[in-house]
Amino acid sequence: MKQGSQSTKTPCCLKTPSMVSMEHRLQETTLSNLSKISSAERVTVNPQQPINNNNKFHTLNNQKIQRRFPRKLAVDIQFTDIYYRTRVWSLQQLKPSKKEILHGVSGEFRSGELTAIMGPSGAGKSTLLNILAGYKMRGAEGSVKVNGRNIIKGHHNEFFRLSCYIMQEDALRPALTVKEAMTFVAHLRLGYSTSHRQKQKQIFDLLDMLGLAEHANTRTVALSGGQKKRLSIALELISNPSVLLLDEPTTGLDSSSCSQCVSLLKLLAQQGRTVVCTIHQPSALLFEMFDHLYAVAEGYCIYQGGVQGLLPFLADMGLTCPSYHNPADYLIEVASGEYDADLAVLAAEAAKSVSERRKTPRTITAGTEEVVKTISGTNVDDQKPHAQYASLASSEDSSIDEIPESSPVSASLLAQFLLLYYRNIIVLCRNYKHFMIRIGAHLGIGLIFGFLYRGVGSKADSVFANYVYLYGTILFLVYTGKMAVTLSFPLEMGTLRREHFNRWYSLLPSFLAIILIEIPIQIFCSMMYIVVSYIYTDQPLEEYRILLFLMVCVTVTLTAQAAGFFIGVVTPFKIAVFLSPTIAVLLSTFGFNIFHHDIPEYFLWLYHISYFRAAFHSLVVSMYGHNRTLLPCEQLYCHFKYPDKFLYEMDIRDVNISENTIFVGSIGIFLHLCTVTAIWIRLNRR
Ligand SMILES: Nc1ncnc2c1ncn2[C@@H]1O[C@H](COP(=O)(O)OP(=O)(O)OP(=O)(O)O)[C@@H](O)[C@H]1O
Repeated sequence: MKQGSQSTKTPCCLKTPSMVSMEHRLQETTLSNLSKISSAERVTVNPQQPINNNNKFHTLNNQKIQRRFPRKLAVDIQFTDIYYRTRVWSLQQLKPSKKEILHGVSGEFRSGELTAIMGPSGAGKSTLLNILAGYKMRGAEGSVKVNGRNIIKGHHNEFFRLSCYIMQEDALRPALTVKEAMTFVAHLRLGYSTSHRQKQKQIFDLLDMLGLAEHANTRTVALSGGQKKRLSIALELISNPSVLLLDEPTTGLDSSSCSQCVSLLKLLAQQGRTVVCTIHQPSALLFEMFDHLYAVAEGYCIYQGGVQGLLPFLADMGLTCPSYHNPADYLIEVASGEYDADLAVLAAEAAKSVSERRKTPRTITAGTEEVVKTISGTNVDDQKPHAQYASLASSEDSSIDEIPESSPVSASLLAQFLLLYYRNIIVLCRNYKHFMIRIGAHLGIGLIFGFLYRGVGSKADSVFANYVYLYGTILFLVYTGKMAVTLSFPLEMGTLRREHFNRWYSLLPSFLAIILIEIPIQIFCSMMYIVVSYIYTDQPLEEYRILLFLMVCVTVTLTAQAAGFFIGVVTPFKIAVFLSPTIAVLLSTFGFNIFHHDIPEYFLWLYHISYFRAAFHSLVVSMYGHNRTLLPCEQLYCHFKYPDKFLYEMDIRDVNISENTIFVGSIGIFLHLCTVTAIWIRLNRR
């Protein structure tokens, strides 16, 4: 859904008297003089009335931000001849054809500037941002240099340390409160090199600065769209990145939230960060807040430069903006092919401005030297272009030292696991209804099965009924193990992708933190079913058999769970929910109602890989094998008075429970390894 247009009809020509007045208003309402609004509000707001915290956000002032954020290391991004081609399948030709989405765009985004990438829908804005962020690499060509070093050629990790990418969807954890979400990220990103007090202070400062302090204890699911967006930004600001890349941060926000969001980005840029965002059609007021504009149309750059320079540039091309027209709207109209604009000519002219911009020296903020060293691995003194930068840095901001400027050391793998595990426990406790339903379902089915098959486990004349109960037990445990988690990773993937991409944690700890929550839950639920139905059906109360029964049931349900995770990861959402039970039914066929010698040779492999079969046979043997004594017979004749006879006729007398259980467990471990590999591939397929 693409929204976010806040078109304000405003005189098009910049610097007309009305525009000057608009600038004046802009200054008044946004950056340095926001405190004026605050004082006005203080006069009118009744202290007894609940205060809309969104308004408080406007009370930000630059000084406050300066104090709370250390001056940032400067990072410039230069990109040259970026092409992006993708393969599309043609149903007519029945072969893939190449589609070029970006046609060799170049440009430069500088630190200290707020850059807007604008263009009509489908122009290639997100594609360009994805490539610059390193989120999309396959099919991309060209050079992306960060402070002179080409990151497309394998230096992404260094860039990732300094940057964050805030995607369009707010992939937040709905069950956590704002403060909890921030605290977890602080522990993950800042590790234990930063003291707890410092982290708390940083969290408080960030929330205060972003107008979220009053919502610290609100769950993220209850936040408004604008607050969610600000929280997404706050979560990334914990590690104080030099580069912020945002894909449509204002989409879905009302005009007030949009202006808050862009004001915040502007302030972050003023701190020396490189802030680049894609945006649809901002209002004239918002448009004016951007320092640099990069306009894209049909995969070409048609303008790059200052916002103020846009209309003169278009006017030079014979495209004069009508009076009382928002320049941002006009740009989109031109880019969409209205006014008979020749996009090829615009693109050619815009290309010239790249080299001009690169020749223009820019100012450098404190710490640049350090980052230049970090990124380029060279001594900054040898870097001629940087030598000429006038340093704006000064030591007047004495509280800069409050937060260390050096890159924080992230939490260790063990600490990551413990933090993520703890986080998942909190989420589980808050979503306790799901847990209770799972327990209730196991208990309920245990009671129903127990009632239907009551007493069948101990009698000679009900061996077949018990056989069906044992089959039903395995089927039930396979289904519940599988289906409870099939959607776990598909639902988690968006959040996992965002958090993993922004280097919050590694995959292994997060994977373990998810499965090690699910495993005990599944064991607990299975036990509920087993205890009730085992007793009700009057199975033998011999320790040895009870342990075998538990071992087989728990192993098969955990293996089925592993299969559920795997299917969820490797197949699309809708297919996963269909495929998972289908496979369970297929595998369950082998071993229950067909003998090994009746299976056609070409299907024997299914018999052998069926962990369902292995578990089911083991369960039957655990009940009737191992020298079980004669079964009591209440009829004149009971065919299966001798339990061994039953095993013989079912062709499972030679089944080895240990071997089968190891086989079933190994499949589970193998599937977990496949799952983690598949997730890794999905997260790293760029
Ligand atoms: N993997 C892909 N396969 C086929 N086409 C693609 C692929 N990725 C992007 N495109 C196409 O490339 C074009 C640019 O997409 P992109 O998402 O960058 O547009 P955009 O300018 O961000 O649009 P919007 O503002 O609507 O998000 C679109 O026409 C889109 O359909």
